[in-house]
Amino acid sequence: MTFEGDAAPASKFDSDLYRSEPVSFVRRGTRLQGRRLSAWEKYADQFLIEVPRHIADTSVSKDFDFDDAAHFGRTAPLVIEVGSGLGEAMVARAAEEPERNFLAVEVYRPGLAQLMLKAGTAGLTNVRCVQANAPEVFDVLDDGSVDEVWVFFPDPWHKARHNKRRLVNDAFAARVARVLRPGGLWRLATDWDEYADQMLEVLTNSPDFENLHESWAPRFEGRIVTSFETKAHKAGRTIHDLTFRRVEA
Ligand SMILES: C[S@@+](CC[C@H](N)C(=O)[O-])C[C@H]1O[C@@H](n2cnc3c(N)ncnc32)[C@H](O)[C@@H]1O
Repeated sequence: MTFEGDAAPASKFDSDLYRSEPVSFVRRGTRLQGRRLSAWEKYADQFLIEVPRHIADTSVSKDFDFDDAAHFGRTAPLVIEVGSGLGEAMVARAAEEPERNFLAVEVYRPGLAQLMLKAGTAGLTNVRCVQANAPEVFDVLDDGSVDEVWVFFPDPWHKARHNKRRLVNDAFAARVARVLRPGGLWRLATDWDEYADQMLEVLTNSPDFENLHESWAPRFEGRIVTSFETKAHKAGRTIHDLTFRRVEA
């Protein structure tokens, strides 16, 4: 999986549609082939949560009632990973923590197919995924209904004119704050120094969060080395982790 930080939005359709709030992703290939196509056909009923759309195929209708007990078939602490990529981190952690529910939010269809293939092969029952724009998913979650949120290696949008497309900003922090239970954790990681600074600033300035560390967090042991991180290491980039806790309202 590659990401070109210089890439412009894939289509005028996307940028028109989300004019009021730029989306943090580019539309990449949605076609499934081979093992990923078979995985989708085999596992979508088990793992994929279908959501009603309002306009685009990555949107979520505002009146959708996300009922995690119904989707997972049980009530358990919920971990959400935004931009789960190929699902490496989520599947690994879900296997180690069967007592928690794990929801992957990702727009990249082949990535979700790969996640379902891994989760299905491992026989996991505590994983679900949704193909949708993360801020819109957060908007249909109940207040305080989430135990932990992960954002690992969000698209960097490193050109100044694209910075506004970054996922982690004040508006997204407010969304995370609303859905996280008091004491719940928001874990982040990035290989882009300047985005790391932005994350630290956004969360430090938010009255809803407190940093568990002086500034950068030690590497989260649940964050396994993904293929994406391996590329960052090869390119000589430093990885910054952050862990913030939702304070009592
Ligand atoms: C650079 S990749 C990192 C993937 C993975 N977290 C990892 O560490 O390997 C960022 C991912 O975030 C997804 N993404 C970006 N913005 C998103 C959004 N608003 N909603 C859902 N997924 C998003 C992209 O499709 C992409 O797969």
